[in-house]
Amino acid sequence: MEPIKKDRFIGEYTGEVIPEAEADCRVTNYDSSSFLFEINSSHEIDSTQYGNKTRYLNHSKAEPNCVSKVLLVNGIHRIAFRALVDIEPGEELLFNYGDSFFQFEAVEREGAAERGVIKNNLQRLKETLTRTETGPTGEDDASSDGHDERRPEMTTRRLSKLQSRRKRLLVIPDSDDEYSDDPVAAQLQRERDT
Ligand SMILES: C[S@@+](CC[C@H](N)C(=O)[O-])C[C@H]1O[C@@H](n2cnc3c(N)ncnc32)[C@H](O)[C@@H]1O
Repeated sequence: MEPIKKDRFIGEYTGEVIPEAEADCRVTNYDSSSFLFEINSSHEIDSTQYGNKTRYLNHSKAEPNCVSKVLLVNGIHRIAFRALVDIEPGEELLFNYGDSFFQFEAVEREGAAERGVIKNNLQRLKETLTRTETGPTGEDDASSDGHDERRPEMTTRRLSKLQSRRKRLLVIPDSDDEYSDDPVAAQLQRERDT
């Protein structure tokens, strides 16, 4: 084991790249753990059967030490993890799944509050779901959360869809952005070329 320096590339989230409809179908058969990671509005990466160690990265909102980033590399969306801080050998790698991930889990499971989900967040989510049930869902309103990391966020459109679905890892990148000059994208490209 070796330390990881801040900003260093950690790895790529790999797995089966499947269309959203297939993900919708699979997710109903999966148990509580979700290894689906949305890469754009039409496809997801499923690392349930095929993947690498990045599938074991757990969630932390308060103290993530790495971050996921959806990169457009030569026209293909790929997910890279990068260190947010210096990481010592033996430290658990944690990234922020996004608020919606565990909120949806909470909606599905009784007793979610006991697992640490804040009750008023749950209430807000339920209200949002009720609104999307009764009204038009509108267009995808994905936007940057103001952070440079461009951590994808749940969209209104996804909320309505997720009423019949289980949780996913982060969703909807800013798909028009090209990151080919990003050092992490360059690293991914080098890995693909070798
Ligand atoms: C991508 S998997 C992460 C690896 C998983 N913990 C495992 O051992 O296979 C995502 C699942 O891990 C669990 N998980 C991740 N972070 C968690 C956390 N902070 N608290 C509780 N469960 C968590 C949830 O069950 C979630 O669906």
